Amino acid sequence: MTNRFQIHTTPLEDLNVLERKPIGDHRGFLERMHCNADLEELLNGSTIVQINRTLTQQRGTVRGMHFQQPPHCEKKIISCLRGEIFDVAVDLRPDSETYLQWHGVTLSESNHLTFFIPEGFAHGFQTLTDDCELLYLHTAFYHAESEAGLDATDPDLAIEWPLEFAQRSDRDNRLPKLDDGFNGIQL
Ligand SMILES: Cc1cn([C@H]2C[C@H](O)[C@@H](COP(=O)(O)OP(=O)(O)O[C@H]3O[C@@H](C)C(=O)[C@@H](O)[C@H]3O)O2)c(=O)[nH]c1=O
Repeated sequence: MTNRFQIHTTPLEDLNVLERKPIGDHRGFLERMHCNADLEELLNGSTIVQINRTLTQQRGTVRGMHFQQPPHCEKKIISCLRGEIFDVAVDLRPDSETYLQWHGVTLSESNHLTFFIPEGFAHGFQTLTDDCELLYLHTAFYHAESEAGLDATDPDLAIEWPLEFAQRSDRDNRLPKLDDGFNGIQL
């Protein structure tokens, strides 16, 4: 099978950026958004069980940093279908050499990049344009009681957000900081 994804590693172990390879012609293009065969190694036995789409209307809005607690940890495969975002993952695995480090990547409607975030990471993003639409592929079902997060403005995380914050959810405004007794995610 033709591999329609180039896999780029990042400075954080197990965190990858996928470059989708569109096939273009005079009508436009076709590109694969997901393939269990092409991504078999990264999926490492997981399969996609839920797909979410979000719209974020205002530029500068931040969602995150979110994750699901064990045993509901998940891989997330994130693409931006409209607009442009700064997408961030934080390594929360205490045994990792890159524990508490973050990595950001710009995803846009035109750069054909997808963020592949494994279990044990928090995820969040800031919109760089109005009206951003994201497509999320998840390897675990949404489990409200397992939802957790960290404050995106935590100085100990020191994420360099590109813009002033425009909006956050009430829940995200109340998320704890590392200093509030966070011990990492034990997978
Ligand atoms: C994530 C999710 C939320 N919901 C509900 C809960 C709530 O009523 C409403 C909106 O949810 P939230 O406010 O949590 O949406 P949001 O803040 O956009 O949450 C998302 O943030 C980004 C950064 C992620 O990484 C995602 O996995 C997810 O956590 O949708 C579901 O029904 N199913 C789901 O899979």
